[in-house]
Amino acid sequence: MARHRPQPRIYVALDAAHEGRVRGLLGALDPSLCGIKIGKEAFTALGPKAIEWARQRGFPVFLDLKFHDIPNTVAQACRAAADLDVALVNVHASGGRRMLEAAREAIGGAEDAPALIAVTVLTSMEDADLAEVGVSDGAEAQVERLARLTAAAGLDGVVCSAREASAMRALFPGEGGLVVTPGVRPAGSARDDQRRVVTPSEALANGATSLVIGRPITAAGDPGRALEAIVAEL
Ligand SMILES: O=c1ccn([C@@H]2O[C@H](COP(=O)(O)O)[C@@H](O)[C@H]2O)c(=O)[nH]1
Repeated sequence: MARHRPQPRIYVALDAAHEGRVRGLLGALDPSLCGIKIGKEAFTALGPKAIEWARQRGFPVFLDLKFHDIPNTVAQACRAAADLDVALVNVHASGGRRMLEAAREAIGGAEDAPALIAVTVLTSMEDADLAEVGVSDGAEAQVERLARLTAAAGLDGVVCSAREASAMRALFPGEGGLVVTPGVRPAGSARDDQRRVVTPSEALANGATSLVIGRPITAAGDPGRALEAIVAEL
């Protein structure tokens, strides 16, 4: 683990490809309640401008590009991401130890450096999906295996389902340790393509340090209200 920027309790996943939609959502959300996650859809369509718009409104930004490539390529991508002045960057733990170490070295450990975390098993995957790609002992075991590798490489934490969060907090303890959990669904909301889902309050109770929530907020008639309702539940 290294020194890094503080993290918000909620990152809203701003998955959109059009400037008007992105700016509209940014305007509807309260920066005192959340950070913004810019992922593949918004970044591919709009580039670093999307990060800049969020930062101008006062949101900490999680650049969720899940780098997964040879060590040199991932290190250079991490350097470029750090230059965008974001709070959080991620890679895929399945890229292996040397790739994780290269990412760690590239990001460094300055106080204003982004935190660096690794995706273990996507929250859209359940045990049957993992079996199809050759992982026969289930999500929990695979998350644990990849998280240990991530910790050994000195990263600040992991992305996983909040179902696995308490075991992850033991590997990434204290203020600096990060357990970032997508697949969060308020009771009664649609699961969509997610599989290992948990409610917001259960996620925090299990030890998640930041929740990633997209469609339950962004697809609501009033995204600002939907965010406030989730915060009130916590
Ligand atoms: O394991 C993972 C890693 C990343 N994500 C991302 O989080 C959001 C979730 O959006 P919802 O609309 O709340 O489902 C999305 O941007 C994913 O790319 C994830 O879901 N699971």
